[in-house]
Amino acid sequence: MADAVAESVAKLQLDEETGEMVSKSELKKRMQKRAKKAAKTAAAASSVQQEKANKPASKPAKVEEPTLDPDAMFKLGFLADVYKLRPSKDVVTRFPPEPNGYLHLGHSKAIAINFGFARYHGGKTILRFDDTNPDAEKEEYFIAIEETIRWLGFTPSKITYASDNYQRMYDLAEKMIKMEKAYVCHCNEAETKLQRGGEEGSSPRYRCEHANQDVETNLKKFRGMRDGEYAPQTAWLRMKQDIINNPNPQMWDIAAYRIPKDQEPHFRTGTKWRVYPTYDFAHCLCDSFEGITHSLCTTEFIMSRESYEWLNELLVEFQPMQREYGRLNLSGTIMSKRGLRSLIENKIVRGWDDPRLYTLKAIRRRGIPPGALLSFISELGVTTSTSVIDIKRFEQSIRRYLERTVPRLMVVLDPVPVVIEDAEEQDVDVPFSPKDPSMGSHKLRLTKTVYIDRSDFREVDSKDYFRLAPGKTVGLLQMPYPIKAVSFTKDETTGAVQEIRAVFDKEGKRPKTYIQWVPEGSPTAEVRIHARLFKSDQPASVPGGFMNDINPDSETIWPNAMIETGFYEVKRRAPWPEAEGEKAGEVGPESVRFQGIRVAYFALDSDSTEDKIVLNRIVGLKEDSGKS
Ligand SMILES: Nc1ncnc2c1ncn2[C@@H]1O[C@H](COP(=O)(O)OP(=O)(O)OP(=O)(O)O)[C@@H](O)[C@H]1O
Ligand SMILES: NC(=O)CC[C@H](N)C(=O)O
Repeated sequence: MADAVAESVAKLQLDEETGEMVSKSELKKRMQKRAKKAAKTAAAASSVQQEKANKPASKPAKVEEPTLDPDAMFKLGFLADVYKLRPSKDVVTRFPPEPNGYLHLGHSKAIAINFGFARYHGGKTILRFDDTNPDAEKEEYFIAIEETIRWLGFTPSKITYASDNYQRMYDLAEKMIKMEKAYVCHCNEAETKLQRGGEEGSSPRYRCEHANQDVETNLKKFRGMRDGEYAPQTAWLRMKQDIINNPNPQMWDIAAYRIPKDQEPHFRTGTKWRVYPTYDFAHCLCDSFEGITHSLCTTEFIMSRESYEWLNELLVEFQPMQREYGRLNLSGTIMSKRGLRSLIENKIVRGWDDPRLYTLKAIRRRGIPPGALLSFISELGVTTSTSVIDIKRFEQSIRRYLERTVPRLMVVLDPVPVVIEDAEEQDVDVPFSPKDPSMGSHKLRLTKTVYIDRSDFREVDSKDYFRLAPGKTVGLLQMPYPIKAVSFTKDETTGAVQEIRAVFDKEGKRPKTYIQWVPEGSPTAEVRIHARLFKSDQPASVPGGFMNDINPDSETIWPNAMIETGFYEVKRRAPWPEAEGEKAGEVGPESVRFQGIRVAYFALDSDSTEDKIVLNRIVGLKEDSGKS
């Protein structure tokens, strides 16, 4: 019997509009009815509109989307063209984060591009920490960044630090001075701005008198900077480029070395250095030292390409090639480090890994599989345009991935007991997936008392309602027969339904709807359902800033949810799905993922303990209406 039950249940489909599990024919009927209704509404409008309205309504409920070739972005388009420009046999790329905060969703694109490009061409990728600003860098960020890259399934061929090269870079700076291509300047910000054409950029550009200092003076001053003879920000080394004639501001005698304001000890070099190279000086040189063939970065560095090439040609032999791709931004949230920090400090969220944020730590804790993230990036493709993606599109992509890869279980958020008076207890074997037998199965005990969700029962029936109500029949997933409610009791003080009594409806017609349930004795869980943290699509543009745009209902907690014991088998067999970055032994609680039938996709939260299950909703089964 269990097989027959499983088979019939396997055929049930989710009605995305009502959240009900119904048979294929029932779903078809409903779709047709809705199509007719939509057509009628459209008919009331103009005939042109009618034609449009008919089309989407008559489409089937679900369209199977083709799986994308994960290497597509390297085979065609921008990245294929970049390779053609320099078809090296030994590709070497680098991912160069500043260790001044946690990585966010945008960085997963940079990681996928840099590591993926090298992997596709049989090369290697270096993880280089761009640690040239000790005032902002912390050890915890170095550790978290490396962990995130490994979680995404990539292995750096080497881990390097810009700071490994401080001496070498310092020596090259002296060489530059000797070549009369750098000078120590004492101008402040306002003076420098004037030299660069003033506020509007419209007055003639000029060089300050420091540019005329001789080599000896510059060397003496630069060594003085190194030896602490100058207070922070009173002297800086400038490249002698082409401030007068070159229209590119990156060539207007930009900074090569500076004395940082706070003089914080460096995480790796301590107090050894008082002067630090700028990004513009360090990045291109480190790329050359490490033999980077393709230095891939985002389009805000397009102008920097000229100074990158100018400096490398001047000072070093090996010439890497820089090319720029479009950033990935997400609308409806914020990703800037300062913004995230203020959300945490103001206790709007629990921390950097709060599942409502889009740091990669948070995305991980929320349960989004690394493979889903990479497949999302791959779907977007890579061009030179910035992609501003809506959260809904992101979630849709994650949902599609989970649909294919995680097991199914029954979860009840707000349980209410139903006593099935004529039930006999027995065990059935239930498959984890209706489509993929390789996911295996688990035992489910059919008990006399079961728990269903409070929202699946109505005290008063109505014609357009298909779940449980007095005298009404509903299917319980996996149960041999549908049940019919016969009576119910209510709590005298709260008025809430306390217990429902039912009997098997063995003679009646096949029920229109099936609902989920859990057996008596099932473990309880705290379920956290998160909705968007911000109300608008552009929180940063809201008058007064994003703090005025916080959605007060971004978290709903169901403290007494129940889950069937198959959960323990799902937990034992995690990660779901099995993926490179989550190999056994390296898995966290978030790799325990499943679909709560009719409810949502869930993952185990890191607040869970041996005695307490805490679940996060990864994404809903259908598009979020915006409500929690
Ligand atoms: N939104 C994004 N989309 C794609 N790539 C990004 C994005 N943000 C950063 N990157 C890339 O990731 C790499 C490492 O980034 P790094 O931490 O230095 O960036 P950042 O620009 O300081 O990031 P943040 O947005 O946190 O300020 C760089 O090559 C950078 O261009
Ligand atoms: N060239 C790059 O990729 C830039 C990396 C650098 N850490 C930055 O964002 O400032």
